[in-house]
Amino acid sequence: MSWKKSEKLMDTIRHYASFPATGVSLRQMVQFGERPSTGTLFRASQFLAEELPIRLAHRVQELETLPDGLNDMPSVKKVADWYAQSFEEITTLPRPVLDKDVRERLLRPAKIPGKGTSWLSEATPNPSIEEGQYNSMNGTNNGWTKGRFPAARRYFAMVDDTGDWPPELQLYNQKFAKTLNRIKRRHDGVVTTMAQGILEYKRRRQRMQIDNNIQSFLDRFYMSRIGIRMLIGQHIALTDQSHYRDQSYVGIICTKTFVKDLAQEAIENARFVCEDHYGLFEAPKIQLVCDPGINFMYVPGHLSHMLFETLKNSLRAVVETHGQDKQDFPVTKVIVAEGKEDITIKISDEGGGIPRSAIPLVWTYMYTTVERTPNLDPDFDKSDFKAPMAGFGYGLPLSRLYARYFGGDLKLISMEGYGTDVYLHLNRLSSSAEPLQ
Ligand SMILES: Nc1ncnc2c1ncn2[C@@H]1O[C@H](COP(=O)(O)OP(=O)(O)OP(=O)(O)O)[C@@H](O)[C@H]1O
Repeated sequence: MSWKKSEKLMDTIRHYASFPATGVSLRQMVQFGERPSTGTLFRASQFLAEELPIRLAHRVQELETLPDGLNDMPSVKKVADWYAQSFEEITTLPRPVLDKDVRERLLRPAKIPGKGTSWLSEATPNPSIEEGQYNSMNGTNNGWTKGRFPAARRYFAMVDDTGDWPPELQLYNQKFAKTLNRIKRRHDGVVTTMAQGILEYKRRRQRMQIDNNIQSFLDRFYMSRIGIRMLIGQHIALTDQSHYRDQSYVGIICTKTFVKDLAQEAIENARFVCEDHYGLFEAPKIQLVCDPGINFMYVPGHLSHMLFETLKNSLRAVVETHGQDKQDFPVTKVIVAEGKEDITIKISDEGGGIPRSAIPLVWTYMYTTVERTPNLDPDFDKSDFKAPMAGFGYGLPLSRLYARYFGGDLKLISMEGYGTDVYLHLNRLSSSAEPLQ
C-alpha cells in the first residue's frame, strides 16, 4: 500500500519545523527513572509526542530542499516520505481526554524523600560541539533555543504518583510505544537508503566526492537520527520493562558499562569478520590494556559500534600493508585510560598510516579506499546498517557522531609509513546536552 503526503500534512510539518528541538542529556534520561510509573511515562509520552514530530519535521524540510537535485534522487525521496509518514502517525494518534484533576496531578512533580522535588538536573553544553554546529535553523530562532533546557526539565519529569491513574493513561502509553516501535522499524534502513541516494547523486552528476554542503547536511542528518533513535529506543524500553531485569540498566542506558568486557567482545567480532573476509586462519592479534574495573554510564550499543568500526579499520590496514600470506602480523594495541572527565580509548595499529592529504577525506561520507563499493541491495533496507569488512566509507564519520552525541570525540593521528592512532574520548560526566537539531 503506497502512502502519499497531503498538502495539509506538509502545512503541519512546516509549522512544527518552526520550533527548535529540545535536548536531553544522558544523565537526565537516567534520572527520569528506572521504573517510571504510568503517570511519569505518560508525561514522557506527551513530551515525545511533541518533540519527535519537531525533529522529524526539520528533517523532512531539509530533505526536500537539498541542493543540486539531491532532493530528487529516488532514495532520498523515499527517506523523506518515511519521515513524513512517521510524523503523521505520531501527530494523529488520538490523545485521551483527561479531567482537570488528572491534568493538574500530571503537572505536579514527585517528591522524593530526602531529596525534595524531583526536577531533573540541567543539561550542560556539549564540549565537543560548537554552538549550532549540527543545527539546521541557522540561528533564526534564538528566542526559543534559549529556553531549551528548562523546557526539557519541565516535560521530562517525574510526576506525583501517589494513588492510581485512570486506565486511559496506561492504554495511551501502550499505543504510543507501539507506534514508536513501528516507526523505529520503518527507519531501520535509513542509513543504507540515504547512502544509496548519495550514490545515485554521484552517478547522475559524475562526482567523485561530495561537497562541504552535502557533507554537513549528512552530519546533521545522521546526528539527528542518533538522537531520535535514542529517544525512541529509550522510551520503548522503559514502557516494556520486561527486557531489562538487569539492575544496571535504565532503558537502553547501562549505568555500569564495563569497558573491558565490551572492548574484548568488539575485538573478537572484528577479528572474526577479518578472518572471514580475507580467508585467514588467524586474524592479526589485538592486545587490550584495560583495568577490568573501569565502568561508566553509557549506551553499550553505541560503544560497541564505535570500537568495532575502528578495530576493523586497523585490522584491514594491518593485513593489507603486510600482505595476506604473512604468518605474523604486528599487534594492534587498545589502551583504555580513565580520567575524571573522559574515558579515553586509544587504538594503535601498524597498518602503514594514512597520507596527510587524505586525512580530511576519511571524515567524509562515501570516502573509502575499497576499490568497488559493495552494491547496495534494495532488500538490504530491512536491516540496520551492518557494514561488511569495509567499503561504504561510513565507519569513521558515523562513529565520530556517536562519540560526539554524548559529549565525546573521535580523533585520528597517523604516521604515514608506519601506522595510525585513533583516540576515542568518551565523556563520563554524562550531563552534556544532545547536539540539537
Ligand atoms: N587505521 C587505519 N589505517 C589506515 N587507513 C585507515 C585506517 N582507518 C581508516 N582508514 C582509511 O580511511 C578510509 C575510510 O574509513 P571508514 O571507516 O570511514 O570507511 P571504510 O572502512 O572504507 O568503510 P566502512 O563504511 O565499511 O567502514 C578507509 O577506506 C581507509 O582508507
